[in-house]
Amino acid sequence: MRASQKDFENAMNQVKLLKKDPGNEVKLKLYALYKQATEGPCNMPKPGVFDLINKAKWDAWNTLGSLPKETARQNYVDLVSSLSSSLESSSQVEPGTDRKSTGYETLMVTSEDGITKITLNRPAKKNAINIEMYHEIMRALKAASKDDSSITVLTGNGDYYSSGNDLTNFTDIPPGGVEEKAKNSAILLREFVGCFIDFPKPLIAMVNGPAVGISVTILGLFDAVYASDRATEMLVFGKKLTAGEACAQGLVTEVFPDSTFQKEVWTRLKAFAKLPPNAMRISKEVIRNREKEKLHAVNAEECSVLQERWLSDECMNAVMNFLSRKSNL
Ligand SMILES: CCCC/C=C/CC(=O)SCCNC(=O)CCNC(=O)[C@H](O)C(C)(C)COP(=O)(O)OP(=O)(O)OC[C@H]1O[C@@H](n2cnc3c(N)ncnc32)[C@H](O)[C@@H]1OP(=O)(O)O
Repeated sequence: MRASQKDFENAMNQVKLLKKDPGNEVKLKLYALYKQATEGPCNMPKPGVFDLINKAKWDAWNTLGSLPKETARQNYVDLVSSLSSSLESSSQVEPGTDRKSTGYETLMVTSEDGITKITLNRPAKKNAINIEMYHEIMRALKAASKDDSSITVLTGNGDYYSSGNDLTNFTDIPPGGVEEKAKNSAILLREFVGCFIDFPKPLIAMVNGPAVGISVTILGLFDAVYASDRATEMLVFGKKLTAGEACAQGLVTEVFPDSTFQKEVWTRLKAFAKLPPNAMRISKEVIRNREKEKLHAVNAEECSVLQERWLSDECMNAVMNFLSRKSNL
């Protein structure tokens, strides 16, 4: 969902309430996004070289080129949201305690010690990904790509990492019927996977429990995948794979006993977050750029195949079986 004018105004007010100075670099970004969102592309004459402050502001605004006003508004709101989570309550939070961002219904997003943590937060539904969660994950990833954290972590709240696509997504049929539903789902999935392909910073999955479907298939797009030995993963043929087996297949980087999983992984993450952020980002760019085009092409092809498969009897029966299983008991 795009940020509304009201969201934008709220974000402007939030900036005034920040308790800690976010630093010049971030202030310039905010200034530039504000100007772009309200006035459009920079067409002011460039200030002279000795007018340092105005030149820095002009440069920041001018760098945004022809970025549409709506996108600038959204980026401004996302940036303020990430700042609020990392700075707003710094005086009230005990050291070591996560600072939580607001504005998400299905996620918890925190930012601390150079690490943005995105937690899937529908534990009663085993963190099944409903339509709102797809959109919120994309929004959180976009915000994380621009915030001042060095690395981003995705994990799940509760006993599951994620049970994959929320199967009730398939029951909300639009006026255009199941064909339109399948088409919209393919567009959403393509955009969703695209966000993982394009994510510019080191992205780490903390697979805290079982993972199913889409939550497994995107693991290959992470830079590291740490799994608790409680994590079983269902792949093709409905076969369950243990975290150890997934590690042997190269899908998981390292497996930890569940009893020490959090402690051991966070020790590693904190060490990663101290590495030079620009070097990490550039390394990822160099590695990923060579395969990005191919990944997007494969993503497009898979989504088009899925669009057809979702209309098959096999798929519809599987969804109906799951949704009606309680009444079968
Ligand atoms: C739009 C883009 C589409 C992209 C497509 C992606 C492909 C996929 O991801 S396919 C994978 C879909 N996922 C599944 O098939 C898993 C379905 N769930 C299960 O098999 C089981 O729930 C479980 C093995 C994950 C857990 O079983 P358990 O007995 O321990 O718990 P439950 O009582 O079944 O679950 C608790 C609660 O959560 C609801 N729930 C769990 N998973 C889903 C889900 N994927 N979709 C919707 N709802 C889910 C379950 O119905 C229960 O809810 P209630 O307590 O309200 O009954």
